[in-house]
Amino acid sequence: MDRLDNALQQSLEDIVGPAHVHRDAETLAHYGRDWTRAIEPAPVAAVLPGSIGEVQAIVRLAVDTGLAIVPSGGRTGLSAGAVAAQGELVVALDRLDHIGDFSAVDRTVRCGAGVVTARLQAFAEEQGLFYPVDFASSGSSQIGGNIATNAGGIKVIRHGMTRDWVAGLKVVTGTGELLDLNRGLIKNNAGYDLRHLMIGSEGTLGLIVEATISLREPPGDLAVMVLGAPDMPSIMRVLDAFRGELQLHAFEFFSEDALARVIEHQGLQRPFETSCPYYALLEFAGGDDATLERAMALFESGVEGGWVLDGSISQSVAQARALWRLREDISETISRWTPYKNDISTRVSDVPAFLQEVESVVNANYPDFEIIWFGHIGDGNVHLNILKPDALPMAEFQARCGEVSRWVFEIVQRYGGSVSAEHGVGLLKKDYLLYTRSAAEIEIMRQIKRVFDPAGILNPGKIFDL
Ligand SMILES: O=C(O)CC[C@@H](O)C(=O)O
Ligand SMILES: [Zn+2]
Repeated sequence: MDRLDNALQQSLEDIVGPAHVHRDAETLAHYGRDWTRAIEPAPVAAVLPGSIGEVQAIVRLAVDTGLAIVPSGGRTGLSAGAVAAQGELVVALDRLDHIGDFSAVDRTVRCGAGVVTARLQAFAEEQGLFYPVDFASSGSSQIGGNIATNAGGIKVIRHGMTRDWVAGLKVVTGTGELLDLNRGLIKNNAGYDLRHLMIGSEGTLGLIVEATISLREPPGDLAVMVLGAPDMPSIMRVLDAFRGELQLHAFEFFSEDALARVIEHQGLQRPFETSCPYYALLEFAGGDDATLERAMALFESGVEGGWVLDGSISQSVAQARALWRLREDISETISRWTPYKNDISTRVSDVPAFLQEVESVVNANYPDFEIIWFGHIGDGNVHLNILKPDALPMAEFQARCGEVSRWVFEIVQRYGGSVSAEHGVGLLKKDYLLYTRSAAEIEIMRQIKRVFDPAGILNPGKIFDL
């Protein structure tokens, strides 16, 4: 459907009010896409419900009229999970942005789906607590979207993924029914945990409308170190050495090419003079002298052993932030080259061999492309980005990258890794799902989808085709 007929528009306006039904091109372009830029948005309309009841009414209307829905949060996703390219109705949860019902005893807070991650983090801090899931897009990503994609980020090595912090979930299914899942319980073995089925389902099983989020005590002082290394095995050696002696809160890596782009385009300082092929960014607990001495001793033994070339450690919160920007600003910095993205993972123990294979395939096949490596290496998750040369037409670039993608995914498959470590499948990865999930698994997923969304109206075509 490329036009919303008058009756349907009227019904939507009756549900959410005329001010919250949008049809103009600019608003549709805004709500119709996420951070993937490869697919043009073409939603039929965007609606912003103001209550859970309104979400239910929209879903029921969609069932009656056969209108497909794309649920929409902060739209910071990178797999086109929130792209409406087929005349769908975008249901943006921005207005469900209530936060409250804080329980100091349970250490939980109730959030509407539209609460922005940074606001939840600030709320937790005001209570003397901490919400530990963090990523570069915290300022615009929303809790509902984080849950729908089981967002990971930069603290997974210490605090896990979004899944680990969802104590309760309210979801509107594809029939318009409201499920109130787990209700903040710690222990609840009474049957299947549907909450976890919803987490990471990318809007294909239900619209997440509210969540009860667990908080924890603040981490205390953290120090940040950036170390330069001669090769990837040395980065893994750093991980091994530091993990054994310090409590790591983050272990990230990036290549010299990634650092060079960030420094050039964000106007940042190099962490130290020596230019190194790879860098590790470590964050660890403890600003006390004993911990810092231990870190320095590890650094020195790395230099003696040749697996560390140089390093820098934060002496203040401001310095720690500056070091973090070297890593956190990479994705945004390189977005201007419309990069081809891979978000792949394997078990941490397999990382050195896995990376060596991926690297040799990529180097052999992309000799003329600039490759930017970075990611959450402590979680076995690398982001492989390839920058489009300015002169190369987009279609040709995508075709060439798509070809090599298959070779990369064959390696992923051999290692039992994942073709999408944290960005989800959306539209971009669905052709590759079979490299990481068996045909039997995908068939079970299809059957589950039919149970929660019998009319097939929820984010159709995302993850797999029915
Ligand atoms: O742009 C990317 O490839 C990764 C984005 C994000 O997951 C990150 O780790 O910065
Ligand atoms: Zn990432």
